[in-house]
Amino acid sequence: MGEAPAFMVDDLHTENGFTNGFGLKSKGCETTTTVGDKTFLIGGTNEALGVKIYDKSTGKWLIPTVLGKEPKRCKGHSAVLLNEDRILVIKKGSTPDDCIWFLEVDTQYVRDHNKKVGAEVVAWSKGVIGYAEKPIVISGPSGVGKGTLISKLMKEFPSMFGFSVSHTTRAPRVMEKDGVHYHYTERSVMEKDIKDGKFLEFASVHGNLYGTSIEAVEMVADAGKRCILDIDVQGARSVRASSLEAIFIFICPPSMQELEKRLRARGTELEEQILKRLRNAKAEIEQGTSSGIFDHTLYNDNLEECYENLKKLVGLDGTNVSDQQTSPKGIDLPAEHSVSKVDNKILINCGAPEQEETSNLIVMDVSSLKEGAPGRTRGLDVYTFDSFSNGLNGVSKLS
Ligand SMILES: Nc1nc2c(ncn2[C@@H]2O[C@H](COP(=O)(O)OP(=O)(O)O)[C@@H](O)[C@H]2O)c(=O)[nH]1
Ligand SMILES: Nc1ncnc2c1ncn2[C@@H]1O[C@H](COP(=O)(O)OP(=O)(O)O)[C@@H](O)[C@H]1O
Repeated sequence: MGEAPAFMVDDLHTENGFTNGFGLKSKGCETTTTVGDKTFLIGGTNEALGVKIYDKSTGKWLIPTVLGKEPKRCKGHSAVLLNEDRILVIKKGSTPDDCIWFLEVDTQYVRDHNKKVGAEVVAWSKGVIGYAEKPIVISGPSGVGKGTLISKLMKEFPSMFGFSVSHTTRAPRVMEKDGVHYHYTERSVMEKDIKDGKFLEFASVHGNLYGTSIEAVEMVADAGKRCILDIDVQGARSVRASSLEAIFIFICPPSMQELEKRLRARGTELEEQILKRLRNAKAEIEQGTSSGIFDHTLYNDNLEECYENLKKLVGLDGTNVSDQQTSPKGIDLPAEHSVSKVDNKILINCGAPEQEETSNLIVMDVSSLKEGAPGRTRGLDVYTFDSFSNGLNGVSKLS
């Protein structure tokens, strides 16, 4: 993009004389952003920010299918179009971890869902400063030791790792707790949530439905922890195809006999289920070791050795490794601020309107955005101006 002049994006009014479509007069809490033939109206009076689209080619309003968790309504917001495919929404009067959102209007994710749904689709994604450590996807046949290895890692590094608690339609085992090992759910409820776009991936495994909700992964990242997913090969393939960048590790048993021994010794399944899991194990191992989905394969023969190798793969090779949590950063914005854009920088002026423009300025660099819907949009870089005289080079990082 060239040297576009800074322009104010606040106080945009609905264009072409059309009503705001939300059935109420605009109270300055709504913005319009035009992308090609379409104008996106963001605002409304519901609990969450609403979206309506005016299509100039047909002269009609339409209500899109909205994917992702919507931002809560706020005192007002600014909207800035980025890359012609998403609208940056900066909320006024909200908490530091809740003020930056993106409404995706023409990203790959939205285009894919447009095709699937056969209707206009938009998707919300919350903005996050910096990058999260890559999640770790662990797959392998039932009984190979995935749970055992993950428990060891979480026990040794409780502040560093968090487990993505999946949803499943299978019944809980004796020692399993709802919300800890799985969210145990009805098939009809889970199917509806899948339809509503709440799942990053899902699969039918050993006759039950299993799935990773977007919320499950983001809750771990929001707590400043690295997410671990224990999912089957089909799920790993879906995550590979998603916008989530992860490390994929496949765990192999030393032999089928040993796998059977472990499954039987665990004593959590009836004979019929054990046989089903052993039958499925062959196909899983074949796919896991030949499909190109996985970055690494670990053989879980000796547990301690396998655990040490796992630690190496995730960057914990024994020296100077401490159990640290990275606290997620937010932006503390005053309720009143104005927003403008210069190239890939969003300038948020937090001073009173009569103050010098750069006296209290937050600069948000949006040139390195990553991921996005259905999860968070990462890679925001945020700086403050210390003083007017500092100029753009005199910025200091917000942290
Ligand atoms: N695709 C997918 N697979 C999952 C998910 N959660 C668990 N699984 C897989 O489902 C399979 C069965 O899990 P489970 O019933 O707990 O049995 P276990 O593997 O024998 O402990 C395993 O391969 C898990 O990795 C999920 O959210 N998505
Ligand atoms: N390397 C190993 N050697 C022997 N037994 C193991 C090993 N790893 C795990 N186990 C045991 O095998 C059983 C299955 O392990 P588990 O972690 O539940 O597997 P998964 O989660 O892959 O289904 C458990 O009883 C566990 O204690």
